[in-house]
Amino acid sequence: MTAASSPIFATPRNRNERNTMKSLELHRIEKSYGAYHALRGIDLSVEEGEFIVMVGPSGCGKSTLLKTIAGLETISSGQILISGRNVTKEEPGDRGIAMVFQSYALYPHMTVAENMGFGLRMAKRPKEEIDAAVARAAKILRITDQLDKRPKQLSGGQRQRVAIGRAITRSPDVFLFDEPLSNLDAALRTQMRVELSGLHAELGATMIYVTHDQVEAMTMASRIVVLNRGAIEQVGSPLDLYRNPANLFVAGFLGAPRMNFFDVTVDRVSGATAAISAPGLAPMTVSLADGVALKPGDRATLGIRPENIRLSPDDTTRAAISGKVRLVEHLGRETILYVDAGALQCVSSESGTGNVTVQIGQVTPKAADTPVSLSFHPHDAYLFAGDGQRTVTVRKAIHSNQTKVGTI
Ligand SMILES: Nc1ncnc2c1ncn2[C@@H]1O[C@H](COP(=O)(O)OP(=O)(O)OP(=O)(O)O)[C@@H](O)[C@H]1O
Repeated sequence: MTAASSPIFATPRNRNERNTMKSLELHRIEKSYGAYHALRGIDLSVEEGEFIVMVGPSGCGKSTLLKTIAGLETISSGQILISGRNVTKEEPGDRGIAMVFQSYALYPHMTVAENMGFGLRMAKRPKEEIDAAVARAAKILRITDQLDKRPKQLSGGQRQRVAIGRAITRSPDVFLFDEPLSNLDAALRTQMRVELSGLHAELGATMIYVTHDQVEAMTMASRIVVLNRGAIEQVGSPLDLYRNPANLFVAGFLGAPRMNFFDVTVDRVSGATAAISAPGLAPMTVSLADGVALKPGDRATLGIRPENIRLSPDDTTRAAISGKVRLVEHLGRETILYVDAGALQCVSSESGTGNVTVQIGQVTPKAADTPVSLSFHPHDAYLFAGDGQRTVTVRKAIHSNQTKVGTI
């Protein structure tokens, strides 16, 4: 069954029959493919009008979750409520959702107008209603002059607009988007991203959006859902997740270039502070959040984002370690440096070499092989207790003396 022929577009319900509350609730969703456990106890409550973006590494279950909401996949257990109605066992076309696919999934033999009105035609809605819905959607998406064309006569961006238009005409309770912009070039992606945000604001609709693109997630989402191995790691507003990642996974997943991580040892714990150190890292004292149970000798992970590390002036005495620039990437507005910090190896580093990634908002004359000194404020650092793999506890490390600069 092709996406276009899926029942998702077949039988939209009369909007007057619907409950006016538009929201989505997922209760303990489990999905197994044979022995493979693809979704593990997903709980999520989406308010009316929210723009939820689901992100996670390849294979984490994003598309599977979207398809279970759409009804294109059955679930092994759990409940799906749309607008307060239990739709777990309902056919896709009865759920009050519309899905937009990466592949557009348009009917090639139909005109743009026919594609956009397809769902309403299948529901045997009156012609005037269909024409009005198509005209309205075309106006919103600025494709009124394309209505008589066939999909093959359109650019990728225009085709995706038609696919979105087809969803709009159905006035669904919930829009589902499965990486809708992935086939577009970078410039068009940016344009469509802005347009989709505008569309969301204009329609005030509930939207669930799957993407690999961090910029899309950070810019479009009311809330981001970070998935990993079929389970939710954290849910929150983009900036909240960025500033307060709940664990090592989220900290490493959100942010490009990604956060630098260093293995550190807890040397001393005194009340709510701990002294930590690592080969090549000047000893630091961090304030611990309530309830952190660290003890001397524990291993932990220190995280610091590339934009929070700065190149110290050469004449400063603050930096304890001199690294050596290995690679410089001039991106115009900013510069990325990969710095070999000797004994201080970055675990899971951006470059995969153990180098420290530094992001500075200016052009630097530093070239490869130039010695550099790096520094950061301890209050910009994060301390993750545990062994570094799916660590359960994150603590924002706060230096007892906020004016002092941490050095590496
Ligand atoms: N029909 C299927 N039968 C067996 N396993 C499946 C099936 N569909 C998906 N899976 C498995 O479930 C896991 C989740 O797949 P899913 O497509 O949801 O991942 P994803 O997060 O969307 O990945 P990507 O970002 O690469 O699209 C994967 O390991 C995948 O191999």
